[in-house]
Amino acid sequence: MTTTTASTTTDHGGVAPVREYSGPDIWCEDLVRIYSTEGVEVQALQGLNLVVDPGDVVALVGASGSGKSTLLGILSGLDRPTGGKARVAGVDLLTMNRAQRVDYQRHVVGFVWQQTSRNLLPFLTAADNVALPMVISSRKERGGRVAELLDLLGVADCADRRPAQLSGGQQQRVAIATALANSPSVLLADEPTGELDDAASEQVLEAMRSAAGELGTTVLVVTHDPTVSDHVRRTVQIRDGRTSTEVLRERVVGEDGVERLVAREYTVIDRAGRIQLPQAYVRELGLHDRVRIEKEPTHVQVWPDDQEHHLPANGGTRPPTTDGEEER
Ligand SMILES: Nc1ncnc2c1ncn2[C@@H]1O[C@H](COP(=O)(O)OP(=O)(O)OP(=O)(O)O)[C@@H](O)[C@H]1O
Repeated sequence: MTTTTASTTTDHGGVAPVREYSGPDIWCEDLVRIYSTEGVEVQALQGLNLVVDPGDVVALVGASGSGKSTLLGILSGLDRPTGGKARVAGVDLLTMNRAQRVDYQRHVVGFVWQQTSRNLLPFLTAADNVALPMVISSRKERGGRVAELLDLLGVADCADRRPAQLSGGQQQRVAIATALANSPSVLLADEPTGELDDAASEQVLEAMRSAAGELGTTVLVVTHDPTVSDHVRRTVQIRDGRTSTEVLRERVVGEDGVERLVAREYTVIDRAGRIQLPQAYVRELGLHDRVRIEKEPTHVQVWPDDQEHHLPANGGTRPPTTDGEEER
């Protein structure tokens, strides 16, 4: 197992994780998690695939019960998958022993929870909360790092206050600083703005994005908050325990020389070639039971089963019937 315990100084002066492995920071393949309670089985993850590259900031969205928290529980090392493969920063989550798990949670991943009270110790000041993970890891030169992180999250003026003396947004920003204290490769956040109003959510998300960018930390944030999407390059939708669609945002300069933010939606395709069509398309086109597909030079068309009345507007060929013969 490879762990990340070293660190390096960034331009900003902050300490960034040193990656002693190559490849993605989060890698899940066919991940399955089945809960069994009183003889009833719930398949919370049903063959989930996810790859997140180092330094990427990704929002994970999805309906209640779709499996978001289950995935985060596994990635944080608190829970074990029933099947499949999962690696974070090169660490195999399925083969970790107890000691390795403790090391993993101290150095490889940092977490921020929704409940502000769960993230910070109430009797310590903000500065002491941020210092605590470094004390536990016997890390030296803590003072400078604490000040740097609080500054990076925009809460330097809160250093000497206890959590009860901070607003909810300030508490979450101190919580992010605490989660980043030991220079984890990956920051996991479960609904970090769930208890905040819009303005505070905005500030927390922006602070998290910029701090992670400065430090080179990979971020996976689970959220119901639609404004989160404005702060991340990539949004992954999870449906029925699988990643289904993704939205990628990038800045593109148009022919008029004006820079625009372009969002493109993608559907995830797994190794077996399976895709999940967006529910709105399925509904609107009345797709059910089976569909016909037709390969074009650059793309694939999907047709409802009954195509008699829906020949392509461009006069293209009718898709083949299921036995491969052209209809006359
Ligand atoms: N400990 C558990 N025991 C049994 N079933 C569970 C357990 N934890 C989660 N589940 C079930 O697994 C499925 C996925 O739950 P999960 O909490 O991961 O969803 P979620 O997307 O995070 O939902 P929410 O947005 O409401 O937090 C649900 O059907 C849930 O009822």
